[in-house]
Amino acid sequence: KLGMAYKKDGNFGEWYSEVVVNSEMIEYYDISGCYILRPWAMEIWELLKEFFDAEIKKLKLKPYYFPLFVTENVLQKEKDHIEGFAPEVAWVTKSGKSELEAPIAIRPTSETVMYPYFSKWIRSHRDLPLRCNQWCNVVRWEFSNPTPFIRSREFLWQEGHTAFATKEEADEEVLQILELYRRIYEEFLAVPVSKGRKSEMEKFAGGLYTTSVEAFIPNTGRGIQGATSHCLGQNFAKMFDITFENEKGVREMVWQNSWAYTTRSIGVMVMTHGDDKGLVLPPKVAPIQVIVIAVPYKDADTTAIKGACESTVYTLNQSGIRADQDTRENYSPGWKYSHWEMKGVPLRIEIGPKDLANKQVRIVCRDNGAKVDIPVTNLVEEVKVLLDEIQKNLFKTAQEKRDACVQVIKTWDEFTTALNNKRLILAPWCDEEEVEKDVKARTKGELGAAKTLCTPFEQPELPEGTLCFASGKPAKKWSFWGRSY
Ligand SMILES: O=C1CCCN[C@@H]1CCCn1cnc2cc(F)c(F)cc2c1=O
Ligand SMILES: [Mg+2]
Repeated sequence: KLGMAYKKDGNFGEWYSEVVVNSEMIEYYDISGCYILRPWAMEIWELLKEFFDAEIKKLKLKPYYFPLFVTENVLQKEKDHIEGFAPEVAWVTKSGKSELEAPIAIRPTSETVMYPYFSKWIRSHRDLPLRCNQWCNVVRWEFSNPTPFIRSREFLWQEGHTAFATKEEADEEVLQILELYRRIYEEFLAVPVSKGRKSEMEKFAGGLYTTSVEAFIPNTGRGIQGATSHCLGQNFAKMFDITFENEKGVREMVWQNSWAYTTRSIGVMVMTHGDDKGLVLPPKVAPIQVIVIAVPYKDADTTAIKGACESTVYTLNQSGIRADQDTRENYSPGWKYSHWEMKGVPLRIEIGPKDLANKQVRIVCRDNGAKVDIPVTNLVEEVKVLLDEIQKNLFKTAQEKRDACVQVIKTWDEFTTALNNKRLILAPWCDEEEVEKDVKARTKGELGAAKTLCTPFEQPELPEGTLCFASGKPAKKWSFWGRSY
């Protein structure tokens, strides 16, 4: 089947589901909330992993792999850490026909799996910093509407877990990792994000503070957490007795961080750039950046055209560009154009008899449909320029769209109006948790309540006497508010 049944500005949920399936990223699975990730998705995941792994290696992270399973008593080590999450934990209760003595949980995150061993491995300040990263899957049996990449019961992520002798070192690393997450979104996925700090209510309860990169989906008017980097303080050190003997021989608790990004990042990219012809891939993460398609003519020299396609692909691949060709005889050029547009390939190169005669190729850009004829002699240079332009244009367009959704408000009425207009709200807030809870209560409803998304590090001027939009008390900061995923 060719073409899309749904429009992005129509039924967004149906449009999104159609895009991820028709672009061959996702296959639906017969367990709700679980999805098959096909090569078109996994190759993007692997390109992001390649960048992130290289960067954290520079920060001296070491690769680990911890078990998928965690015992009940270890998982429940600290009540307040996971009590709120208990309904999401998946348990193994039997093997074959026999019941297990005690149920075993499937990891929803790995703090409780790892930290008993951090306690064993860390004795002296010489054992610090400990820097552990693992790439794995986690399971959280969520019940709210499952969405491929965005909210699934199993997802892939990397989770970093580090331990330092001082708070200063931990604080510094939290922000170094957050910057890598910003780069993943802005430089690779071409998705604009805001760096900020979560409120006390929204932060990771087990930690000291949480920072995040927040994205926004204009079509639904919802914010979405892109990635998160927590400073855990010494809370887990206390829980798991992770201490070290410092230079003076005094025993101290370590300072820890934990941070993650997940396959959700792919879904955010799809939602941001996709259009009514399907997926639109930023070149930096496109598994195929250029697809070459022969345009044979009835009496034309098809052998020469095929040869030209071969050499075009070869030349591009030799210069580090991910190029391929669609040589399937049983499909027309027109069918192939639609197919590779659906898959979001940034550039299409058409080669027909005329192009051959003129020693040129016809290049079509996926993002804006522009067509250019390029002499074969400077093909590589032109393709590189076009790919770079597409990457920049996708980010610029997404940033302008996101910025157009931001609404600065000062009163409750303005807040509710902006919320109903699917805006990303920037509001002066007294920073009181009671008020945050009150806003949630007052905005409860079909579409979900409004919440704080983050307090952006970049704070606009807060004039003396500015009042909180919800409580009327003196405002202390500007925060992003909105409905979210
Ligand atoms: O967000 C991160 C970064 C990577 C390591 N973990 C932290 C905090 C995860 C917070 N969280 C999030 N979700 C959870 C779901 C559960 F079922 C559960 F038992 C525990 C949790 C849970 O601790
Ligand atoms: Mg959750």
